[in-house]
Amino acid sequence: MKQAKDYIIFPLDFPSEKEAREYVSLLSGEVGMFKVGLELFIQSGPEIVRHIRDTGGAKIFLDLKLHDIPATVGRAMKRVADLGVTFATVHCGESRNMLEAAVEGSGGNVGVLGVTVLTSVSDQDIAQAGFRDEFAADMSALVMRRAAMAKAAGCAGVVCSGLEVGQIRSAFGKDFAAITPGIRPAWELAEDDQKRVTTPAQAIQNGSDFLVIGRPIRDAEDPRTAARKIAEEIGTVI
Ligand SMILES: O=c1ccn([C@@H]2O[C@H](COP(=O)(O)O)[C@@H](O)[C@H]2O)c(=O)[nH]1
Repeated sequence: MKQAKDYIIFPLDFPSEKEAREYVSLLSGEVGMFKVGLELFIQSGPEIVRHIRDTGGAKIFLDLKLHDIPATVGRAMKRVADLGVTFATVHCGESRNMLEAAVEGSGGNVGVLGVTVLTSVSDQDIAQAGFRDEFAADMSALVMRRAAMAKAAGCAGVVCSGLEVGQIRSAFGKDFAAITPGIRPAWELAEDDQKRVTTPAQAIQNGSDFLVIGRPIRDAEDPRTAARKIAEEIGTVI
């Protein structure tokens, strides 16, 4: 049965493999999955993925947010599939073909997640980027359009904010995963680059399957205690 801690994905946003390994060993019993993103993958490459996989068998989310022509994305996803990760990301972008190529490249061995609209993007950013009409007035319309594209392409789910996850859940059902970054506990509401944020409890109540929570844990005085406090909050709503 899924426990409260299993909802937490901790991003290993570190500049060195040494620090990443330290946090893997510190938080292995406190979170459900580790996320490897661009910073660490550029520094350490697939080695860190193998390390996490082989020490304690923790699940891995490889968050490289691929975005390229379909042939290139499909080929890259084949290499990702060799790494034995649970989830990997591709931007939904503008083309369903790219998402289909990612799913095909995964060979069914990786859950391909479409990134709808980054949680650091605000309504104002969308308007400034030239989106008009329904998208500029309502970010969730763009998130839903992209989620529908990901679903049609055969993706396992999407990355979206906790504010849109209820709509995703209603439209696509419980078998389409919704992973939500932009999580800020009420006790850690520092202003930063995240624009569409929810608390852990709000995101779970809205229907999130997993919460990506980085800085509130990483930068806490005691990261393990912070992770436990978040798991406790999740435990009150599951
Ligand atoms: O829309 C997105 C997609 C990915 N992320 C990633 O999640 C973490 C969030 O870290 P915090 O420190 O909790 O802000 C980070 O690795 C991002 O690359 C996202 O934030 N939003």
